[in-house]
Amino acid sequence: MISVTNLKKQYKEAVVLDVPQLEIPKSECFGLVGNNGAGKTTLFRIMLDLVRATEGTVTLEGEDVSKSEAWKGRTGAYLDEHMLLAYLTPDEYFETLRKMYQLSEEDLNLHLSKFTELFNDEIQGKKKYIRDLSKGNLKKVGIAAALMGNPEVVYLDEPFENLDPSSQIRLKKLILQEKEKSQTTFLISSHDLNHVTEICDRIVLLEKGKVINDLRDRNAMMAELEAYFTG
Ligand SMILES: Nc1ncnc2c1ncn2[C@@H]1O[C@H](COP(=O)(O)OP(=O)(O)OP(=O)(O)O)[C@@H](O)[C@H]1O
Repeated sequence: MISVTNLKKQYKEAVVLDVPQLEIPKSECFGLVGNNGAGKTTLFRIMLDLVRATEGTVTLEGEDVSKSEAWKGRTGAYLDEHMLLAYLTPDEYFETLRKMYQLSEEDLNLHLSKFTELFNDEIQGKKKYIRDLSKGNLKKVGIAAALMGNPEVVYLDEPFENLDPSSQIRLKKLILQEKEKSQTTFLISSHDLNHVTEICDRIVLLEKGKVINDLRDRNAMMAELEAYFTG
């Protein structure tokens, strides 16, 4: 379970995040939506201790993420390409992570085999550096890396952005399979209301740093979000 308590982030006078309480149970697929600048990435960055909160805490199974390191071994994330090693090829990158996570070659191959469809023969076995990949292919490498080592919790920021329609459909299938098979907790921010409502059990709507809706009824989610974004 992830718990957010009295969380605030302020840049000078501007409060960009103000979340008194948010609980994300284990194995939930949690969607986060909101207009540009609503605070989605800031929330994920604080949850991953990439940015320090001005006030408040985020805990994972009771562990304060800003005060301990153990949670990192159980967490995967892909927020943007800064998380990749651009001077490596995808194969070299996956091999580096394999060693870091102490996986066997067989484990790595088994993991990557889940991405065969998504990779569409453009990622592995090529001599292209990560820095030269298209935006969509960068995202595929990042997502495959985030899911390596069977993390309990996975954060994905805009996972569908820059993916072609076939890849978007394949990614949705993959996330649902992982959730089903491994009970992974997914936290997904997205501007794509169709995708996010299709795969998420719950959707939180952020506006100017505040949670203004917490939608759990899958049948009503889309209509509520459409009404909000149509404004
Ligand atoms: N380092 C920073 N210094 C000042 N303001 C910042 C900084 N980082 C983020 N912000 C501000 O915090 C607010 C929330 O930004 P954030 O990137 O979290 O929004 P978002 O919901 O992810 O937006 P988008 O949908 O455009 O990606 C914005 O007003 C942004 O300008």
